[in-house]
Amino acid sequence: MEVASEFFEMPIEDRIQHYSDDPNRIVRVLKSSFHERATNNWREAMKISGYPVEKFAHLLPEKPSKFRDVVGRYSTEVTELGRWILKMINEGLGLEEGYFDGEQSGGEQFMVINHYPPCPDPSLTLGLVKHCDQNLMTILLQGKTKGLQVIKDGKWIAVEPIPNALIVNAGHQLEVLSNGRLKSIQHRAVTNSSVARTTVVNFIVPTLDCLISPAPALVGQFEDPIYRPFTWREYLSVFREKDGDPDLVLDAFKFK
Ligand SMILES: O=C(O)CCC(=O)C(=O)O
Ligand SMILES: [Fe+2]
Repeated sequence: MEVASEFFEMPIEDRIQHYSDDPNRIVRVLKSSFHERATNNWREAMKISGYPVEKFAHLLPEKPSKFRDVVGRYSTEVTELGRWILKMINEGLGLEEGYFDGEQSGGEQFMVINHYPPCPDPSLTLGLVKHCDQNLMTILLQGKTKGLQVIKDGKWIAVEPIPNALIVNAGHQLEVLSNGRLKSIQHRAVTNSSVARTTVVNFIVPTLDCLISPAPALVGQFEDPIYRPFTWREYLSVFREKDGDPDLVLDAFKFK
């Protein structure tokens, strides 16, 4: 967490070479976001698209000096932890062994370091707009500064930071695979006027052509599937079309 914040605290001359609008770059810092609603987000984000990160270490910033080593090791360990949690969920749902392995989690894993500078007037903007994570599972390190909120009964609730705790989020993909048993919670990040906030997020994602549908073991005689089958490629295109609105995106795949 420290090296992640230290990167954003360095003078702009040390950071500038990593800023890019080119989505094909494996490591880049971006100002805007993946959809229109998010263009005014009060955040900068470093996206690392290669996995395992150690293989792409030469593309990561050289400064702070421990950045490459720490980020590489963290990414691998937290992704392994994520896979272990998925194994437990797999068992808990009573699915055949390894259901989440292979294509369901075999896409391009990526990592995002979010940085929210202090904001002069937090009432005017958000750090990150309301969304659901798209993918199978996300593991978020929130650090010491609060800012993450989740929606419950129509109200935004702050997720209090717990030292060294990780937050595990089910994405839309897991909500569909579990036929709605595991909900993908809507969340957002708010800003504050006094301190910068940095968070580290690792995403476990499916392959582009992976077929996503409620697991056959969960539906059948006693339970109807809530969602129709779709490929991850199709999901991403609907996500763009609906501008990332979490309700509209999932609704598009529901049986009416
Ligand atoms: O920074 C946070 O607290 C939330 C980040 C997040 O939700 C995301 O990157 O998907
Ligand atoms: Fe998120």
